[in-house]
Order: sequence, then structure tokens, then C-alpha cells
Amino acid sequence: MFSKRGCSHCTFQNCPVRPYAKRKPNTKQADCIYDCLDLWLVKWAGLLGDGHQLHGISTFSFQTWLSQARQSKDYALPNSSWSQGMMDLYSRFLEMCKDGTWKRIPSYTWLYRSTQLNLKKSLKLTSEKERKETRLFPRNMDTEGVGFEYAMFLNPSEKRMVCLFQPGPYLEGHPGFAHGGSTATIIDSTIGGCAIFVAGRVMTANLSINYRNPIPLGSVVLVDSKVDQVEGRKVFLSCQVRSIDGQTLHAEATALFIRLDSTKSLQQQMSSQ
Ligand SMILES: CCCCCCCCCCCC(=O)SCCNC(=O)CCNC(=O)[C@H](O)C(C)(C)COP(=O)(O)OP(=O)(O)OC[C@H]1O[C@@H](n2cnc3c(N)ncnc32)[C@H](O)[C@@H]1OP(=O)(O)O
Repeated sequence: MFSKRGCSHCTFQNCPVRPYAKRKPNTKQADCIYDCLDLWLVKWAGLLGDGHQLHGISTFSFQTWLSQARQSKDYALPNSSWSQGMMDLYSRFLEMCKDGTWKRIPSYTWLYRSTQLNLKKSLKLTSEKERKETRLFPRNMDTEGVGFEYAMFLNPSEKRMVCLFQPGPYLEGHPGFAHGGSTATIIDSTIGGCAIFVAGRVMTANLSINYRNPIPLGSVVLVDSKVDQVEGRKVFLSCQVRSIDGQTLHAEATALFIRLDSTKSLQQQMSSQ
């Protein structure tokens, strides 16, 4: 479908945008692909409808390719929008991954890809076609830095999930501060991720948040969640959102998740692998 020579800058074998590729110094391969795609989209995709041909590449095929590329991109890797504070915290947790205590959780536009749970047999999953048209809510913006920039780390033995969160300008509520709904989203996602890894497929039944101090846009906060108790299908969790230095408590929350099926938890799966 696309040139097999690939992009000379990012070396991606099927990159359709080689002529427009401009690699920033030290840019990782995945970032370079998306820089290329942005350029390409701005230049052409907005001008052409489905089925038009461009240098022999139909935009329909391109959109399919783009959709697949987005689904396979790990959005929880550092990008140029991450502040030094975010990078430092990320490096600190990566360091703690070395002895296996913590695990970095990749992040895709489809939830169950991030969990790497083998749920296909037990779940009535959406079809590939439907999935191309849906996206995990906190991963709904492609432009780096404008929305939810986050990376999660799991500590299986402590049943704890932390999320490094840097809210961008499109999450504004009161001027200069993150909207409370975006804070609720990142809390729900972190707590939810924790519950999924411990208990399998769950849904939020209750989420109670106390907002203590507003979160400045562009700042970095640590969302720290843990499972407190599991009673049958009920998973009780709690969470705190703090500044990196730990001095400011931005929010605290408690939540109840209900397990939807008897799927083995990822923790069990991981230990049996
Ligand atoms: C890693 C990747 C990173 C990325 C991670 C990203 C993670 C994304 C996470 C997103 C999570 C969401 O947004 S989820 C979307 C928001 N949530 C929803 O839409 C859920 C809507 N609600 C429901 O579908 C349902 O009510 C359920 C599934 C929650 C429960 O229904 P059910 O399965 O029929 O269970 P049901 O019999 O009603 O209840 C079971 C038991 O729980 C109790 N129970 C049920 N609801 C409640 C409640 N709100 N408060 C107290 N208790 C409750 C019942 O009394 C009962 O207790 P007893 O009698 O047994 O004692």
C-alpha cells in the first residue's frame, strides 16, 4: 500500500509521509511518525474526501492505516510536552520498575489493550470496525500536551496504582486551573485501572471526591490509589491527588467498583506467566 522504503527520518517501514518528515533532534521513532502524520494531515487530508487518490494512496486506506497506527501507539511514553517535573517523576518510577516492584502500564486508545488482559473469550467485545471509531476518553486528543498527559505505574503487591498527571490547557475550568471533571476522569481512570488489575473487569458504581486545592494547568500531580478491600464482587478503593513535593493535597476520593464477571485478575495472570 505504501512505500516500502519507509521514512528516512523515522525509519518506519510503512510511513506514507516520507517527503514531509522532519525529525526533531532526539525524537523517538513513534513521535516522529506522528509529527509526520500531523504535517501530512494538515497538508492533504483536510482537502480530500474518502476514496480520493493521492500519489496512488487512497485516503480511505490512509485513514485505516492512521487508525491502526493510533491504536498501537503507546501514549504513556514521554513526549516533548512533558515538563521537567513530569520527566523527573517518570524517571523515578521507571527506576523503581527495575527490581519488579513497580510496573509501567502502557496506554492505548482502547482500554483492554492497555491491561493486556485476555478477555476475548469471556467478554462480548466490540468488533474491530467499531473500535476504530471509538477511543478511550482520556486519550481523545492527539496533539501532545493540550489535554490529558499521564502515565501510570502499578505496584501489584501493594494493590496500588499511581498516575503522573499533567493537565493541559484544554482541560481548563476556572481560568488557569484544571476542570473538576478532568480531575474526576483521571481519578476514575487511575482507581479503575487499579481495580481492573486486581479484580478483572469492573465498573464504577460510586465515586466520591473531595476537592481540596485547585490544580494549576501545566503542573504535575501524583494520583495515588489503592485497593482497600474486596468483598465478593465489591472492590473498595481510595485515592489522593498531591503535588509532586507532597505538600499540597489537591483531592481525595473513595470509590466502589463492581466486578462484572469471574475473569481472573491480571495479577493472577501475571503471576502464572
Ligand atoms: C490500566 C488502564 C488504564 C486506564 C484505566 C481506565 C479505567 C476506566 C475506568 C472507567 C470506569 C467508568 O467510567 S465506568 C462508567 C460509569 N459507571 C457506570 O456506568 C456503571 C453503571 N451501573 C451499572 O452498570 C450497574 O449498576 C453496576 C454494574 C455498577 C452494578 O450492577 P449489577 O452488576 O447488576 O450489580 P447489583 O446487583 O446492582 O449490585 C451488586 C452489589 O453492589 C451493590 N451496589 C451496586 N451499586 C452500588 C452503589 N452505587 N453504591 C453502593 N452499593 C452498590 C449492590 O447493593 C449489591 O450489593 P449486595 O446486595 O450484593 O450486598
